[in-house]
Amino acid sequence: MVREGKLHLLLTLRSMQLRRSPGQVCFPGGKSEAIDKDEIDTALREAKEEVGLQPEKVEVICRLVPGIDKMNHLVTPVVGFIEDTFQATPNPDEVSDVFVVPLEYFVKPLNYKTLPYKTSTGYLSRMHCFIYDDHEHKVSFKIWGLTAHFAVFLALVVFRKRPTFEVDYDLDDLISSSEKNFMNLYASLYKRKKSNL
Ligand SMILES: CCCCCCCC(=O)SCCNC(=O)CCNC(=O)[C@H](O)C(C)(C)COP(=O)(O)OP(=O)(O)OC[C@H]1O[C@@H](n2cnc3c(N)ncnc32)[C@H](O)[C@@H]1OP(=O)(O)O
Repeated sequence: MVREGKLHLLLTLRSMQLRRSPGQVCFPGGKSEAIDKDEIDTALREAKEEVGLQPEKVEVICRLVPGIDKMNHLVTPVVGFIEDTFQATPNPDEVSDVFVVPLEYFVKPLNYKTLPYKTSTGYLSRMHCFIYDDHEHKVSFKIWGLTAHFAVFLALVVFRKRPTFEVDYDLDDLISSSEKNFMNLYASLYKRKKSNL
């Protein structure tokens, strides 16, 4: 959404009651169901369930290169515009808070660190970790892991400028290098699956 002339990302804080990743920050989303035509359908259905966003209020822009979560689920980000008048109605079973962060924060953060990330198959990568202080609501959010991975990639695609921290992409060839990273990660998981058969 555009707020005060700047692009912002809408994020959620997962409920502490959830079995997976309680209390972590993520985008509205979830597992696909048989009724979903594609990933866009899944994203819109989940956003409605989790934060009360009506699908017709979303202008879908694109899908991004998928990521893989720590349970080895394939996660496809769907990017869409929403109006800044949107008032979230969080489903308390799944979401304990909804907040927005300027997209630019994911290339020019005030509080950032990088952590090494090694998958169960030994694939080595880096994990971004941002602390975002929401001064208006006097609360801080830790945005890391897969969520941060997607937010950084989108910010790089949109702003096309060098971030203030290291990234695993060729900035002159962002899309190809992100596809290459994904394929390497995917291949490392697939190899292990095959050897376990
Ligand atoms: C290099 C990049 C670094 C990558 C680091 C990876 C490690 C980390 O992310 S560290 C943690 C920081 N936290 C995050 O970033 C949050 C990441 N998680 C998410 O975004 C969400 O959990 C997300 C989108 C994957 C799934 O959403 P969620 O709301 O959990 O989905 P939901 O529909 O409720 O899931 C229901 C079930 O389906 C499963 N499921 C969810 N997505 C999938 C999928 N794509 N395929 C198969 N199963 C799935 C869930 O595990 C859950 O299973 P169970 O009921 O057994 O617990």
